[in-house]
Amino acid sequence: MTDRKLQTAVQGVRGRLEVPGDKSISHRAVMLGSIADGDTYIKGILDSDDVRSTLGAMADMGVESEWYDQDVIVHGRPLTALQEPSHPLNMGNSGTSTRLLMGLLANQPFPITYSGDASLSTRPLGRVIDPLGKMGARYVATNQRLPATKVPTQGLQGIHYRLPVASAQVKSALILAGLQAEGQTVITEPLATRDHTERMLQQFGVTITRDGQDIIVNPTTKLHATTIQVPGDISSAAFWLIAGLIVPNSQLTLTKVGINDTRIGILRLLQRMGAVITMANVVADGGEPYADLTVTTQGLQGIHINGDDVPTAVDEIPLLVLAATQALGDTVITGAQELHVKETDRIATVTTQLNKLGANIEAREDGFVVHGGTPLRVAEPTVVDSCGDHRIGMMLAIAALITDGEVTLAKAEAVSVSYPSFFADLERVVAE
Ligand SMILES: O=C(O)C1=C[C@@H](OP(=O)(O)O)[C@@H](O)[C@H](O)C1
Ligand SMILES: C=C(OP(=O)(O)O)C(=O)O
Repeated sequence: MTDRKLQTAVQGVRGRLEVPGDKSISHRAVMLGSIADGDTYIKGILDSDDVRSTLGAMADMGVESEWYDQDVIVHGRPLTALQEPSHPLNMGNSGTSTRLLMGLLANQPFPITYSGDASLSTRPLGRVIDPLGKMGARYVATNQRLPATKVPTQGLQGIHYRLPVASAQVKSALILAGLQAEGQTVITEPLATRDHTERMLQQFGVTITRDGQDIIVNPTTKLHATTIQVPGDISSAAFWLIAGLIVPNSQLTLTKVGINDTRIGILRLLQRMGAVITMANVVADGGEPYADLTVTTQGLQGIHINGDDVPTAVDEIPLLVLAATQALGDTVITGAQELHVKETDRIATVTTQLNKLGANIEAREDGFVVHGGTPLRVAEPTVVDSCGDHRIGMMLAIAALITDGEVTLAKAEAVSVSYPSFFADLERVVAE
């Protein structure tokens, strides 16, 4: 467990950063490359604990891959040629690895056990176990939590399923199982969630169609190996966007950041708060679109955020709460109950940890009331805690930049789940 003294009351954040590759896209590239008919080149893959969990699980089933600097080559093999793992697949801290693999591997003829760390072992799996069960897959899991074991069954059948929660992980698990099922699978999303699985399947030669809120999957397991260019992770860029907005005298450019419409809710919400973030050098050439984003210090105003706004900004809500502490007026966030079941209960951890720095946030069952215009300061040296949640740790490090006083972050190592070079990048942009 690493305690880290945070930089506080800094004079500005300035410069250019190329944030690491997108975590969601990196997981999917490893999974789809693993079952494609040749070598898949994953350029700019995120090298982090979570992506290593996915790579490790595929290696445990016989898929070989090699690192070349920031790229990985995955030597694909047919789904039918995966080997029975000799031990439980270790999912570490990664919800995405767990839920997507439970769909991808739902039709394997051997048992597979999944395990994870203490945080992941509290997160709900019923959302994938139930619909996969309707397709004919059987998972044994006490209380629908890890550890979970897939028991071999006789094939999968397509289903029509309406997602009870807007979740890209559940949608993706069902798409990946649907590819191996008999008959069509139709998944209805209550609200659009990130569509990286659908887009990437297209790059591997498989077409998934969308009709309104329905996603239609026709069975095929023929994936053609390809090259995937992973853009920068907007969820990582978001830390710098918020820093650039709230730290006085700042100007930051984040290069080659993914701007998929289903991920840029943070940009739309910041715009509603009055921020102007400029976009340049847009590339949209068939894969995932990306662009350079520039931000400068700006005044913000409080807004109302409701459930419709949440899915495309779900991992950025902790940062929006921080931004809202500095806005004019109150910000009310509703419909964000999914935050209870992330790496921590993020409604609780955001509220307790930011309030230690002088924020005035009320936790609500499905969100927050954030009272704006609250200068952050501590009267005595204060320890804030990531609680083992990477996004909470990084958000607190950004909050410290505008805090008067001495602040230490407990369990700072959590950042390596999605952004191992976060503190190195922080040092690069803090003005001397
Ligand atoms: O599909 C994905 O890659 C993800 C989906 C989201 O989770 P849910 O599907 O649980 O909303 C998000 O919070 C997570 O960080 C990554
Ligand atoms: C919720 C997250 O990831 P996962 O669900 O993959 O653990 C996240 O990265 O914020």
